[in-house]
Amino acid sequence: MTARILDGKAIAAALRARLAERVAALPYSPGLRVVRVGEDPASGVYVRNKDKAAKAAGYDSATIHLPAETTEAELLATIATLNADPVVDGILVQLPLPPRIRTEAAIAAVDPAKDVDGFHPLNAGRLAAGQPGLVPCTPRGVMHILAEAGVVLRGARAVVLGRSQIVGRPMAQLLLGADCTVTIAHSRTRDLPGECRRADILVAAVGRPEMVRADWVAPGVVVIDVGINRLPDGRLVGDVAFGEVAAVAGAITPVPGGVGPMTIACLLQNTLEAAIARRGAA
Ligand SMILES: Nc1nc2c(c(=O)[nH]1)N[C@@H](CN(C=O)c1ccc(C(=O)N[C@@H](CCC(=O)O)C(=O)O)cc1)CN2
Repeated sequence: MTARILDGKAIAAALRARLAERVAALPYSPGLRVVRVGEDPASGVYVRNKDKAAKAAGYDSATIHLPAETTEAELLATIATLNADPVVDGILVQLPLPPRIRTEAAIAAVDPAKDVDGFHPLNAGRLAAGQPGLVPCTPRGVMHILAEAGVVLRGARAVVLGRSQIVGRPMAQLLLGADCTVTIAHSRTRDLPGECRRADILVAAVGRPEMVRADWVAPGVVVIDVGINRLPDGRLVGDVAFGEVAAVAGAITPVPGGVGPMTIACLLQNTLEAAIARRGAA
């Protein structure tokens, strides 16, 4: 068997085009502000790509780039200014932050109504309680790929590999909300390959290059690879050994070109929804 390739890049482009049409119909441009602290090079790429995608879709987008020496108090003051700015609908603090700054303090400082990352405890709690709120972009993007691919979720056995606040936990909540039977597997799980083999849908989000091998998956499984790992030779690989797993799976997302582009498209979707909730659509 050779798996169907789920083209996240194309799905993201189609979503961005639909969002651009909705933005064009608004009497204002949804405002997005991305805060970057320090010089992490990968963050530089992601922040530039977000700004470019947002501007191309008609958003009022800007990046606030703070020096690496910025203190936590200075970052929180910047966030407070953005919280109070009426033209700002969405605020995103790019991660990782320099170690001196507590990530949870920065996340908690964002107004939950402008929290387009969906990381604020209020939005995380809403998701866990099955209530509407802003949902983290990467898991939202995964759900969009699954929907576009026509994957039946009701009753499916979903295994989420990884338990991070950003991806693993919200991913599990979304799959549960779509009536999957969900297992969260992680570094302390006794038999990781065995748990993964039980999956109809496997979402890998562990940050370990090519950890999921062909003998970890059942024939026909839908594999979603959230990992983005840069190897010493410069190659970008996911958490899944793509070639060998694609020979067994029914469908699989590639890296690059799978979940990554959906993260940015869903950021635009969250920003539009946050803007409409604050300012209305007419
Ligand atoms: N505040 C946040 N910080 C981070 C998030 C997040 O959702 N919110 N996620 C990641 C980084 N990220 C967005 O911020 C991101 C990562 C990768 C991609 C992407 O499109 N990747 C491409 C490959 C790009 C490359 O060549 O490096 C792909 O997979 O095709 C988009 C967004 C951590 N921080």
